[in-house]
Amino acid sequence: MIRLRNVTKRFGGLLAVDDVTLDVKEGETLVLLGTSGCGKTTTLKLINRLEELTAGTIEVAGTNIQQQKPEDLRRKMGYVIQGAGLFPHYTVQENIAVVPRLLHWSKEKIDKRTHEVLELLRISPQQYLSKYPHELSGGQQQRVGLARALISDPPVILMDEPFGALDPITRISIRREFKNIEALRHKTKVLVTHDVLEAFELGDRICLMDNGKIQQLGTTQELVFRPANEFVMRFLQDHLFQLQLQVLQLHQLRPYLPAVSPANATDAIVFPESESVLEAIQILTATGAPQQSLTLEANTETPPQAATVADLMAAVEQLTPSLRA
Ligand SMILES: Nc1ncnc2c1ncn2[C@@H]1O[C@H](COP(=O)(O)OP(=O)(O)OP(=O)(O)O)[C@@H](O)[C@H]1O
Repeated sequence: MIRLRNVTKRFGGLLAVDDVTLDVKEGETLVLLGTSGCGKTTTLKLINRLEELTAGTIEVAGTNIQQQKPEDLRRKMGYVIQGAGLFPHYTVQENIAVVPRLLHWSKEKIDKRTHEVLELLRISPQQYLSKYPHELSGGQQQRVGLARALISDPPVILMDEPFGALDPITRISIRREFKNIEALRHKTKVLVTHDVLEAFELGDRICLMDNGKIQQLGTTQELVFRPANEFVMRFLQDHLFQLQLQVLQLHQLRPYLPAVSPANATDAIVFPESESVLEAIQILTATGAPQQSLTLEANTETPPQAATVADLMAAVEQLTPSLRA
């Protein structure tokens, strides 16, 4: 969907993006992760031509972006930035309608689509449409920013620290909501963050950068279990154990878990097999009963299986050597 080939950006003598080659696949979330100043934001802005390339090429949906007018290109891409970037003197309704007006939509079409998008994001249109940004909480502003990016239903969404201005608690809950928004699920998303846990929660693949260069580009499991170099190891080390549990899904532990005994099958919490191991452990731990077991739902080949927190941890230990190989 998006192809970057040998992309380079210089600001005077500074090489901000250094020979970056990557593909963003249709429907995936690619996270650009890295320390401050490593070139994440510049890479994102090159995609919608808020910055212009020094060298290299970028294609979006098969067309070289240099062959399109920046305004035309940007209309096909939602752009969500830290602090939502809402116009302070526009109401929520006016903020959301900026792009549709540029596209010369009729008033009826703008109203209909505004209501649809706000409902998708669980913002009450009656309550919020006439409010100004300063009358909203940070989380509400962020949702309005997302509504503005989604209104014209663009196939690509670019996000630069979209949750960066929120307090840690709101940030976690908005992130959860964000993952479950159906309207976003099939869009191609590029997200910039410096927050490791956020990157691994939201990304299908992660592009870890340093000094304008890609240090590793891979799935979350590849980065955690097969770091490409010292830099990647050092970058992840503070969170490594949590990340390992977060990127593993329950079905990967099947070979190491006991089958469920019919006597225990009724009172245990049933988990889907795509659930993250970390999430399962957190929920089990929250029950306060150390012996509480979960039931992992059956699939076509395997009967239901049972596990306590201790069983899950033992299974993770048995599984991980094969992931590192
Ligand atoms: N318009 C500009 N003019 C000159 N230098 C710039 C410009 N924009 C970015 N830079 C420099 O390019 C480098 C990369 O910046 P960029 O904003 O892409 O980093 P980043 O990884 O997104 O960092 P952060 O997380 O702090 O936003 C930095 O050294 C920055 O100072």
